Amino acid sequence: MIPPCDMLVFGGTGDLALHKLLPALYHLHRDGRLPKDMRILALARKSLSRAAYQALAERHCRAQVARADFDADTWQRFAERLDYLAMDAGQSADYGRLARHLGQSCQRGRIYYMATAPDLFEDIAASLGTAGLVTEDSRIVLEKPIGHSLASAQAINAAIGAAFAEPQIFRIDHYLGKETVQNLMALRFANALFEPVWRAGHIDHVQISVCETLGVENRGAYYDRAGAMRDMVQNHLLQLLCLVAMEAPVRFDAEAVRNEKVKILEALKPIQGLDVRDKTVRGQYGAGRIGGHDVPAYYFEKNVDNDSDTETFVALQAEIDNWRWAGVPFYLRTGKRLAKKTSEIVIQFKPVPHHLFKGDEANRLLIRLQPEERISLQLMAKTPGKGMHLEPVELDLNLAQAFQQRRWDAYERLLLDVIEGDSTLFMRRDEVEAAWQWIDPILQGWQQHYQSPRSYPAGSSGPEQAHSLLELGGREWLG
Ligand SMILES: NC(=O)C1=CN([C@@H]2O[C@H](COP(=O)(O)OP(=O)(O)OC[C@H]3O[C@@H](n4cnc5c(N)ncnc54)[C@H](OP(=O)(O)O)[C@@H]3O)[C@@H](O)[C@H]2O)C=CC1
Ligand SMILES: O=C1O[C@H](COP(=O)(O)O)[C@@H](O)[C@H](O)[C@H]1O
Repeated sequence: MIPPCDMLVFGGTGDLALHKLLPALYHLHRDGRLPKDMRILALARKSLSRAAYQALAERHCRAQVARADFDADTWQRFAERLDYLAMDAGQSADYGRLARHLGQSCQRGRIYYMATAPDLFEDIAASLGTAGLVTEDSRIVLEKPIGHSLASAQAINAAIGAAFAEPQIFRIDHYLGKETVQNLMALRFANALFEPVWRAGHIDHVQISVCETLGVENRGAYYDRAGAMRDMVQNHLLQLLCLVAMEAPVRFDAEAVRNEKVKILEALKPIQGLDVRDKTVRGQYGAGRIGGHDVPAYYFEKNVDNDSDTETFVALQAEIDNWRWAGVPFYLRTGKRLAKKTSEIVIQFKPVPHHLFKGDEANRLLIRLQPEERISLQLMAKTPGKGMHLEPVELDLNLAQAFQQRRWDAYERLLLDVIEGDSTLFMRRDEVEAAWQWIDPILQGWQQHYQSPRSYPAGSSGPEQAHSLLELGGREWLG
């Protein structure tokens, strides 16, 4: 039985709240997983009545939720949970009004979801504390990226830590809520098969790619200050790298899992100074075509500076200085406006030590997160008939087919974890800071030695230099 609680969404009219959080909460409500009388209070500066907010939420949920899952009765009951209060979260004076609005529910557990820009996080936490709105039963959820550098992340973490204890803080990275990402842990730690070969002696290299066809949409103002490194690499891609590389935790609980992830982040070999020219590639999309439509160059997107040198693409070669991974390159790649949307991890094994057959290829394990959830192992097999002709075949596990039930969106899983108080799939303070510790020198190196991103046409596979990064080691991007 989950104790009663309410959720307050700072930034309740924003893109994240309307496109991700509300549809996820609707699904949880529909499945009967929300605490019975949980209220959801959206907060933003815009003046809106409760009814107007409910209508706004309905419009977005209808668009996001599959038609078969949306029905008027369920919506009506969900909408009764929704409330709205206009306030400026940066003004401490507004928190008295918030406390009065909450009234009796001040006695209940509360989840504060920070769906605003990170520069408001410190003020919000301090004002909640001063207004007496933080109790033992309170939790706070922070969206990524936390800060824009190590120093700013430390300042945010310190300010949040002054009002909330670490177990009350949930730093969300929605990639950790994706089913296949969790399946990566199941694959590694529930199957004895892989452990003996999951190391430098048997693995040639690892590739982690998150490629998007979308541009910056209506998030130009945020994105132009962040760029792909802060938006994607510092969090999602490094989290995936941690899950591939970490040692088996002693238990599947928050502390044990996060202890192992931190060790990996701390073992990342620094990339600094002129290294950035050999080990990283920054790109920015120019005009091009995606899905049969012309799309503009990044610097013509709404709210983006016309002279912007913000990167919309990053490729880099990381190395982990520890016993298991010494000498194994981890190639990371992410970008917007690329030819196709795919998120995947490829583990490329080394070739057999002695070649008996012509044309044999090394084994490869593919873990695909998007568009379909799939794990597939490429093995060599003999083609039927005379002679020993080999071809790669796939041992394929299509997770959607294997488990024929509705796939949960990452935010559903993670919001439920917050409600239930399970922080295993959330980032701890030291994890976030260790990630920035590695990212900061790259950003500084870029400022000094790599100011201008390489241009790539929208709809392509990114800048040429991203291919050269692998070709130098006799490799290529797979997929
Ligand atoms: N959008 C996405 O897909 C993702 C977003 N994130 C993160 O989530 C956070 C929110 O992003 P996103 O939804 O895209 O941003 P938006 O710009 O779309 O939304 C920002 C929200 O904050 C509100 N807001 C801004 N200033 C204040 C203020 N002073 N007081 C109260 N409310 C305020 C805005 O409403 P108003 O102007 O009316 O006050 C709006 O509701 C960011 O930290 C982002 O990095 C993370 C992953 C994905
Ligand atoms: O956090 C973010 O993630 C999305 C990509 O998420 P996905 O689940 O669709 O792969 C990205 O578009 C956005 O820029 C970033 O802030």
